[in-house]
Amino acid sequence: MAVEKLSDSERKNWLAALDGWAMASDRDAIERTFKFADFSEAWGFMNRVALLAETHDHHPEWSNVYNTVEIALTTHDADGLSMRDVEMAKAINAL
Ligand SMILES: C[C@H](O)[C@H](O)[C@H]1CNC2=NC(N)=NC(=O)C2=N1
Repeated sequence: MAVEKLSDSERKNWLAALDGWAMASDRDAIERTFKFADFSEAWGFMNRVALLAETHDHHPEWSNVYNTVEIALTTHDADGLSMRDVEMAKAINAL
């Protein structure tokens, strides 16, 4: 379903309020890296994010190496950053 991309001022304001998230250097997405004590904790976090993604119907692009989880949020239906990414980033931060 089509959804609006965030305007320049919207993304600037929202990003300032999203602890730890930054614009990707190479595309219209926000990124954050999460570090955990070990793989088990990283995987536990990924499980919780996966459940969030399903309830939000908004899915991360991510990678995991041992205790590190890198997440990129962008809206495929908007071909860029939308409010859905902001809501998802807020929900992830609240875990
Ligand atoms: C049909 C389904 O609702 C859509 O494909 C949803 C699923 N998850 C999604 N996730 C992300 N990141 N962007 C989308 O546009 C998107 N669209």
